[in-house]
This record gives sequence, structure tokens and C-alpha cells, in this order.
Amino acid sequence: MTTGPHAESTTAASDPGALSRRRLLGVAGAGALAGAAGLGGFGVAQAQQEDNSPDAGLGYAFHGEHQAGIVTPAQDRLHFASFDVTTDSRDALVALLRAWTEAAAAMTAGKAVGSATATSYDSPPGDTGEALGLPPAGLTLTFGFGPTLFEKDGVDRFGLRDRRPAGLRRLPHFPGDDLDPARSDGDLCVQACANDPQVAVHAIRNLARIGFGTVAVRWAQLGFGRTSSTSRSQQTPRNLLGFKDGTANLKAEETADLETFVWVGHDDDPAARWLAGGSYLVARRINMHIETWDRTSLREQEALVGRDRAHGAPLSGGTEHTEPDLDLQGSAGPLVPLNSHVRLAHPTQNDGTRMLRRGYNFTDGSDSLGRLDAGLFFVAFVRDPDRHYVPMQNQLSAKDGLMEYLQHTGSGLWAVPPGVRPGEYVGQALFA
Ligand SMILES: C=CC1=C(C)c2cc3[nH]c(cc4nc(cc5[nH]c(cc1n2)c(C)c5CCC(=O)O)C(CCC(=O)O)=C4C)c(C)c3C=C
Ligand SMILES: [Fe+2]
Repeated sequence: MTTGPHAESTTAASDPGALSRRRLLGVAGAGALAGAAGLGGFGVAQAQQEDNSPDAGLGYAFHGEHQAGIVTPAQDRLHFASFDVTTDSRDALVALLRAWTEAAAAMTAGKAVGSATATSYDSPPGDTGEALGLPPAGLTLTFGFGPTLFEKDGVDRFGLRDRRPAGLRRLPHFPGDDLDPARSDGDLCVQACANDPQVAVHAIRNLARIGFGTVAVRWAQLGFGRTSSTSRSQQTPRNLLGFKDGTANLKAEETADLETFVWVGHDDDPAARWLAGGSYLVARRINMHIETWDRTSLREQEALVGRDRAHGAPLSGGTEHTEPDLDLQGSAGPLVPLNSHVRLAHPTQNDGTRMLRRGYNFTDGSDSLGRLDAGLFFVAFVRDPDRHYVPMQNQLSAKDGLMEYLQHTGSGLWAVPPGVRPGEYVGQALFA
């Protein structure tokens, strides 16, 4: 499997010839770096320093049946990047995917990109350097292919048109959408998640650097707090509305439902068998009118969500993990109101559908009136966007009372190829 956690030392032991970021500074690099950059004993001190935060040393396997970063226990930080391909050479695109695969395998194991020791003093270092000395921090890198990679403005850019999965289309317009094209779509995407923001940012920075001349960043989003649990081992976090988010999420332990709702099956799309074992990534940048929300009564807030704020229990009663009783009536109608988010997103109101949510809180500063530019960067993985995402989004956008406090400002859909086997590159079956 892809996501079995292992300590950094295990990673290094499984590939003893490779240099971990820590060993690079502590052993191989200390003298050279100290001499070259005037760092004195910095490298050695870093190598000996222990990081006591709980997930600091955790590393997830890069290779496996599925890409990591989907059922992996949601890390605390996100750097998501959408790229446009700037070449029309299929060979250059494949070379990029090979190089990205090699770099991703290194970085997720806590190693530097490229050969640290072979770098000439007269050329830039192979790695940008800001993660040297840091452990893997649970880094996962998840790659996706957007609809425009297969066809753009009627042009079959890379000979892939016939291999586009039927479900991979630009998402439709939903009621209330006010999307910024500069925060939407893209030929490729990379989701970097880690428990240290510097590790996630380092990963995207290095992938962008490797891609210079082949791809350009179209837009990117930083996220600072997970808004979902993807494993029963995790506590439910809170979103910026102040409510527990992720309680009823599809979790790694629910393997039968993952097959039904997340992983693309072998026979789902005979023209796109390369995607079997993969998934689709939906991203929505959703701004919150936070100042207005903060002036709304607790009664109204809970009625809009359909759960209580303190514990995340459904308004029909019980505790956080009690199933909502959507039929239970109060004096003024159903206890879980008809326009509440939890009712409208519930599987019983969506043809039995579930999805694996993996979103993050974001804030990108304030506007000229002092209002926070903040919200939820919604990420979900689904087996079929036309069945497992689009109908639910239509229903929420049209009827969800929360929409009064929300504004969708960015959007994208990507096909996420299956996991990578050792010696292969990400998405290899698409180019076979
Ligand atoms: C189209 C899918 C969804 C979008 C977009 C979405 C946005 C969104 N959600 C919250 C807050 C909460 N969502 C909760 C549950 C929940 N949300 C969705 C789907 C979308 N949410 C689903 C499928 C579910 C689970 C429903 C169920 O099975 O019961 C909750 C309750 C806690 C939980 O179960 O996670 C909260 C809170 C916000 C703030 C938001 C946009 C900004
Ligand atoms: Fe939700």
C-alpha cells in the first residue's frame, strides 16, 4: 500500500546509498557548505537537533498502488499548485514527469533534490536548500492531469485527445459561482501536503524549478489547517466558521466505500484504462464572509450547519459521531433544518453518494476594507465527478443556507493517475 507511515530512519535504511536531508547537512555537506558559505558549525548543529513535534520525522512511501496524499491521514499544511504546460513537445512533457517523479520520491523520503555532492560551484545547487536538515514531515505529493492537457481550444497538443477520460471536463457553472480564471483550472496540478509548511513549500518550489521551460505555475494556494480527517485515528479539526469539519468524511479504514466512491475501476472507462486505480481531484476555493458570520447568532450558525458548534453533534441529538436523524421533528419543523448544510450533503439526499474530503483553511491577507480574504480550500477525491460531485455541488449551491456566507472564487478538476511503481514515472500508462 502507498501510505504506511515509517520513521525517517526507516526511509534512509531502505535506501542506504541515498542522503537524507539531515545526513546531507550533518555528514556530507557540513564541511563543504560551511567552507563555501561561511556557515561555521551550523550543519553539524542542525544534524544533532531533535524535533519533538509528534509528526516531525514521519515519512510516507511514495510508491504504491494509489498515489499518496489521498487516504493518507490529512497533514496539517497544504501547498497546492496548478501548472500550464508551455511546450508542445510530448517528449518534453514525459521528461518532466520523469524528473518530477524522481524529485518527488526523494523529497517525500526527506532527501535533497538532485545530487548534492556533484553540483558545480559555478552552477546553482540541485536543491533550493530551505528544507536541508528538516525531516520528511509527512510530505506527500499528489499529481493530477487537467482536461486541457488532453485538448485545448480544439488542439490535440500531445496526442492524448483519445485517452481523455469521459469524466474529465471543465466543471460546469454552479449557482452563485464568481470564479476568477486566474485561480481556476490548469493542465497539471500538484497537491503537496506536509506537517511543516516549509517542507510543503520547498516541494512545490523545487518542482516548479525543475519544470522551468516546460511548465509555468498558473496559480497556487497555501492552506494552513486541515479541515478534514481522513483516518479514524485523527481528531476532527475545525474550519474557519468555528465548526468541526470532517466528522462524517469517508475515511481510510472504510475500504469498501473507497472502492465505490474514490478509486476509478478497471472498467469505468475502457478508453481511459490508464486511470484505473486513480481518482479525480476536485478543488474549489471558497471564500467566507467571516465578519458577517462572526455577527451571526449561535442559533443561526448551528441551524445553517445542522450540527452543534461545541461538539459537532447533529441537531437531532447524540454525540459527534451519531448519525443525523433527518426525520426527527421539532416544534418548528425538522431539527436538522431543510436548508442546513449537513442535510443537503447527506448521502440520503444525494443518491447514496459519499466523497473523500481533504480541504484546508486558507487566509490570503485582507482586502482594502480590512475584511479577511479567507475561507476553505475545498479538495475532494471522487471516482466519478459526474455522479459523486457535480449533483451535490448543484444542490448545495442552490439550496444550502450557508451559501449566504460563502463565495466560490476558484475551481478545478484533474484526473489523478494511480500510484507509481519503482522504476516508473507518474502517469506512465497514459503515454504507453
Ligand atoms: C460539494 C461538496 C461540499 C462542499 C463544497 C462543502 C463545503 C463546505 N463544507 C463546510 C462545512 C461542513 N461540511 C460538513 C459536512 C459535509 N460536507 C460535504 C460536502 C461539501 N462541503 C459532505 C459530503 C459532508 C458530510 C455529510 C454527511 O455525510 O453527513 C460539515 C459537518 C461535519 C462533517 O461531517 O464533516 C461541516 C461543518 C464548509 C464550511 C464548506 C465551505 C466553505
Ligand atoms: Fe461541507
